[in-house]
Amino acid sequence: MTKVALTIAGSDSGGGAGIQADLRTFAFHCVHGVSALTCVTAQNTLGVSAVEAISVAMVIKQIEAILQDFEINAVKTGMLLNGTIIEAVAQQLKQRHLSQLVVDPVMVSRTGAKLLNQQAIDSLKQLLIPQALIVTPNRYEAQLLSEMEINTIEDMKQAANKIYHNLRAKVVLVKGGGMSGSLKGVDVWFDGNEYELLRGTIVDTKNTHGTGCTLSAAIAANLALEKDLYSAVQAAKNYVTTALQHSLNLGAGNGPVGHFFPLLS
Ligand SMILES: Nc1ncnc2c1ncn2[C@@H]1O[C@H](COP(=O)(O)OP(=O)(O)OP(=O)(O)O)[C@@H](O)[C@H]1O
Ligand SMILES: Cc1ncc(CO)c(N)n1
Repeated sequence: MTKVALTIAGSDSGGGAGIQADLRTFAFHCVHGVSALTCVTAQNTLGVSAVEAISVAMVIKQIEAILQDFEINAVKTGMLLNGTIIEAVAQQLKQRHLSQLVVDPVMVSRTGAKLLNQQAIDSLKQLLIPQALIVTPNRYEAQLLSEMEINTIEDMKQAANKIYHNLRAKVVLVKGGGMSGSLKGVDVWFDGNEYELLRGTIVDTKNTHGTGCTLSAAIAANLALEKDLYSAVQAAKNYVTTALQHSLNLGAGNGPVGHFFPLLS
């Protein structure tokens, strides 16, 4: 039986991140992707030049239409833009008991651009992250969520511990794409008992746009395929590393990671 994964996220007009990356990642896992769009960004490899929200009523309608008709095997959330949308999404997910939930707390891009307004951060912390099976902040998001600076692996572990205890996600994965030197690409997993370091091969490329979306979508796809959470994260990490190794040198800025590798050999 074909598995179905839902992404609740924003559109990236440049096609590297957001809903475009999520649907592409689902497809390359042979998982059918369904989507609820939260906002539209005018964006390319150089950055985001404009953002417009989808109305909350329309976000809810999309989720309702999907849930009325499909059995959903896993869900990921990405860019949610504002507190009203976050509240509506959190309420929908809670009502429907969608527990295979990956929350990518998109707040700050790796280039430092703010992707979520301040008021929304509280809703994300209070309403959405506590429902997550796993939350996947990047370095800057982890700093915001843990209220501490992150420069070392020990800091990543401490931040994961704080986020776990304060926000009650079942697993916290602090991503290392924003770290420097040999720490780039090392992710820290904390499940309340154990810390695990996921060390990918460091890929020397500027074309890293969409790594975070691709990782969380690949975790959701692997959960939909009935992998346990740790195996899903390991498989997703391998997928992102390979996508970085095949990243596309498009645009003048940070080009997108490449998903076509299964078709290239
Ligand atoms: N140059 C790299 N080499 C190897 N792995 C990397 C590299 N850059 C990022 N990663 C990995 O990509 C995944 C996404 O992490 P990252 O910190 O880049 O997320 P993000 O900032 O949310 O991404 P985005 O750029 O989409 O906002 C993590 O597993 C991270 O370790
Ligand atoms: C739409 C969208 N979602 C997520 C990100 C984070 O990479 C982005 N740049 N754009």
